Amino acid sequence: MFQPVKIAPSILSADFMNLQRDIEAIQAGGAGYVHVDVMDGHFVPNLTMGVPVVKQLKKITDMPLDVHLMISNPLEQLPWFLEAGADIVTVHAEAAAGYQLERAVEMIHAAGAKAAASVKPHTPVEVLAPVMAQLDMVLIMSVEPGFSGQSYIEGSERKVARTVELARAVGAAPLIEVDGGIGVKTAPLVAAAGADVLVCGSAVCGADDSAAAIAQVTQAAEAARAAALASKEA
Ligand SMILES: O=C(CO)[C@@H](O)[C@H](O)COP(=O)(O)O
Ligand SMILES: [Fe+2]
Repeated sequence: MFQPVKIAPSILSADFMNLQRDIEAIQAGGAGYVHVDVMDGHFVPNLTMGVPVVKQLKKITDMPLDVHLMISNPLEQLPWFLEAGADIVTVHAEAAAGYQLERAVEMIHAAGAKAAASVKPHTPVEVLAPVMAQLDMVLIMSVEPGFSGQSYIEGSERKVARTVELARAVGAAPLIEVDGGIGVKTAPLVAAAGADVLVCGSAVCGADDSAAAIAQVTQAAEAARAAALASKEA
């Protein structure tokens, strides 16, 4: 359950005119992944980036690309993102119902990438039960997907804890990623509940010094995680 917490800065909050500079800064600051928010203007109201950006990112960084697909009909576009070099691909349960989610996981694994599934704040994590044992990562949304800079939805940490239980019940231990409104104040809540990967948009890529922000969030998360572990052992 408790592995070292990693930060996945979301480039949605980066300076797109200086993307390479911003990516070098987060890499130097110790980021674990580059979080790429793909939005299609249909599954979510916002329209962001797609396959060409993933292809270019692959050329400028060796950090794993954590591609968060907020798109309708993900099965159609999955092969393109995999071909472009996505290392971890997250598909939303709300966009890939039933067998489609299983198929997505198979396609991602067949391409040699890591498979993740996500649920929006109002979707119970239990919908992921049929694929839980196959998942490399579960992404818990702590805001409604669509925009960076929103406030963390209170109580999302309970869903993180529930995900840990659900995974354990089937003998699985996927990484648990949390996305939305994560910064120094909220990172401790989700880290104590079992989160392994924290997506930070405005708190890191939107900060003047992204490396310092990564260090602060990591420190806050690790301290909370250590305290949670100690209280369990006591
Ligand atoms: O997927 C999303 C939003 O839909 C996120 O990855 C945000 O882009 C994170 O931004 P902050 O909430 O951390 O500012
Ligand atoms: Fe995201």
